[in-house]
Amino acid sequence: MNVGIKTNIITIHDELEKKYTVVREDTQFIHLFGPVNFPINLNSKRYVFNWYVWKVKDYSMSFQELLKELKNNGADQNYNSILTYGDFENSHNALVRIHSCCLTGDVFGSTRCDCGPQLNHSLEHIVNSTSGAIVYMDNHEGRGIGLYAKAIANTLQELGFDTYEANNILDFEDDERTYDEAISIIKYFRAEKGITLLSNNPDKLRCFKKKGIIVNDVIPIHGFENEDNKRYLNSKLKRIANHIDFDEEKLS
Ligand SMILES: Nc1nc2c(ncn2[C@@H]2O[C@H](COP(=O)(O)OP(=O)(O)OP(=O)(O)O)[C@@H](O)[C@H]2O)c(=O)[nH]1
Repeated sequence: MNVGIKTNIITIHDELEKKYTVVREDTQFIHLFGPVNFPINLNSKRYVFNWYVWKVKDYSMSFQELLKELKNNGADQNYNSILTYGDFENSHNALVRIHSCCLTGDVFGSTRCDCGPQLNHSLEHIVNSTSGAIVYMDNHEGRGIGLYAKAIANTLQELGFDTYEANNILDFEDDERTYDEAISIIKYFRAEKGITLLSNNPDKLRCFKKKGIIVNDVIPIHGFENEDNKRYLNSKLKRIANHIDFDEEKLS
């Protein structure tokens, strides 16, 4: 990529580099690029978000080095995104959805899960509020088992196993996701300011609290139940009920 072209005094490279930030987090480095102006169409209305893309690495690098790395293997990597709305950095409260990548549900509209409608509802909540963000975790696909393994797990479900059993048969944990990266990015934008979490998942709430972020409220985000996702939703509810009392967690 030739980004060294001169436009008067400032080079295009300099302009791009201004949007590149490396944030140190203990022994790790968040390589963040943005904001990118990001208009979306939601229910036939146009809303403008800011899109940032980021990757956590255990080393720092210059923008020039990053460009080289992207050219060599950028397409084979996972990169997470945060879409912010309103004055996300400064608002008193902000709605936050950590959304785990689901190619099949979010993009293809699969009815085997409720991921696509959950993403949509979260966007609706955010644009109806003053500020918020979707943290889209690309490396969470299939609750962290990846797309290929998810296809195999889906096939096991056809044979009668539930989503968690299918993961276990493939030697994965019930849920392989961690939320540290997602929470670090929220912390970068909002420091210690409180948020309202859009989720039904007590693990997410627990992780926010552990990282010292005040959760002012939790709004459950539901998709819809149908013949295809009934078992998926039921096993999810059962697991949540077995692991923790969400309401108690909310109040503590
Ligand atoms: N392993 C596996 N993952 C799936 C399956 N169907 C959807 N997923 C993934 O499940 C993830 C979403 O997790 P959920 O448990 O539905 O929801 P959650 O994020 O924990 O909780 P909420 O915040 O309430 O949405 C996405 O990464 C999907 O790709 C499946 O059949 N097997």
